[in-house]
Amino acid sequence: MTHTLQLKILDPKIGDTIELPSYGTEGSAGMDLRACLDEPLTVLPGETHLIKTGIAIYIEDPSLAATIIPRSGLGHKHGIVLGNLVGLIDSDYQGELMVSCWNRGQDAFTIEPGDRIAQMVLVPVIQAHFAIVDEFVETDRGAGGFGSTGRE
Ligand SMILES: O=c1ccn([C@H]2C[C@H](O)[C@@H](COP(=O)(O)OP(=O)(O)OP(=O)(O)O)O2)c(=O)[nH]1
Ligand SMILES: [Mg+2]
Repeated sequence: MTHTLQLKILDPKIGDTIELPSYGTEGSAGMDLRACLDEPLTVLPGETHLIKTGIAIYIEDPSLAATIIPRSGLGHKHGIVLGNLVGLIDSDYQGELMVSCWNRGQDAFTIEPGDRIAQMVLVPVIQAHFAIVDEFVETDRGAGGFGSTGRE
């Protein structure tokens, strides 16, 4: 399914020296977000930097949200993941898209302007209302969790 998102360019580098986010392939679930930097940024082991993307999106529809998640290669090979683990973009957020980059690895990692640092996935959202009850209709599982069914 495709969807049209409102997007504001906040930094003149976007669309000039830094490409707009885009899907790498026809079947990509995530569009790669690029670091809107003026100069290379070295993230030392253990450090977290909040990196601008130079764009804002306005999702508008409350039944949608966007998630920002790590790119597998950066996360697995270089330890570059997100300081918030997963970023969640609310449908009413209109500010700049920011990526919290955490170097959980052992080596310094340098991000160049325009590097693809994370990916954004648009997802459906269901907002919950509560129905307050005294008892639930009992299930086999009941309150069992956290490994209650064993490891295998
Ligand atoms: O990786 C992220 C995570 C969030 N945001 C923006 C969009 C999101 O809608 C807003 C608020 O995020 P969230 O609700 O996760 O943070 P909070 O700490 O609860 O802030 P707030 O009190 O503003 O809701 O910040 C980003 O740009 N990047
Ligand atoms: Mg919040």
